[in-house]
Amino acid sequence: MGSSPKAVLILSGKRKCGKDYISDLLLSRLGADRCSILRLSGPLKKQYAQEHGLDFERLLDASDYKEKYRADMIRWGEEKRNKDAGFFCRLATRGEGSEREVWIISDARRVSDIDYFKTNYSKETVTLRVQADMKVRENRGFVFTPGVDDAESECGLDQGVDWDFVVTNNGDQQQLEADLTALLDRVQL
Ligand SMILES: Nc1ncnc2c1ncn2[C@@H]1O[C@H](COP(=O)(O)OP(=O)(O)OP(=O)(O)O)[C@@H](O)[C@H]1O
Repeated sequence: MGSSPKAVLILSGKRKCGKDYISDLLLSRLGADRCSILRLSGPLKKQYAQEHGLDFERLLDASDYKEKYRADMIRWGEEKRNKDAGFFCRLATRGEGSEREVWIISDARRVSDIDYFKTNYSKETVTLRVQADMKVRENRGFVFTPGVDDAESECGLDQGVDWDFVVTNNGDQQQLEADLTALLDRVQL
């Protein structure tokens, strides 16, 4: 698998801002026959499980099993990325769903993720930052967790990226729909 997409939509934003929610809206507008949501975090766990002889399914759920390996998995991921910044982006875009013509990357976390797509798919890439107020995020279940919410993986894109679109997702559905229409108008299909 793995192909030449016509558009790559990259989403980023703080926890519980609505990245998955908006990815699903975009997917239903574009149609699942030609669009897929690709997650960069999936291949990391899969590859880690493969290389360490672990149970991939158990690494995905919120179990003690996952907690046991979390720190080592983060360390291992950093090591891979330091050697090859595009390692996980490449895995994600060669797996299931990569044959479709629009990719929604729903969990960009680092400048190196954005750089990878801008370098390899410069014409196709459109970046989207999702914003929501802290109160709204808290109502959606966000609780600040030290070691997670102040780590690079959650803060790496807070500054320094020139986003193509910034969408506010505080619950105004009409505004959100209008913003997504503007985004999709920009996508050349
Ligand atoms: N505009 C919206 N209207 C109604 N519900 C929403 C909206 N945006 C997000 N939600 C809901 O808020 C919750 C959190 O949203 P979502 O999972 O998309 O956030 P996220 O940014 O992907 O979070 P995480 O970073 O933790 O994966 C979900 O239950 C989602 O359905």
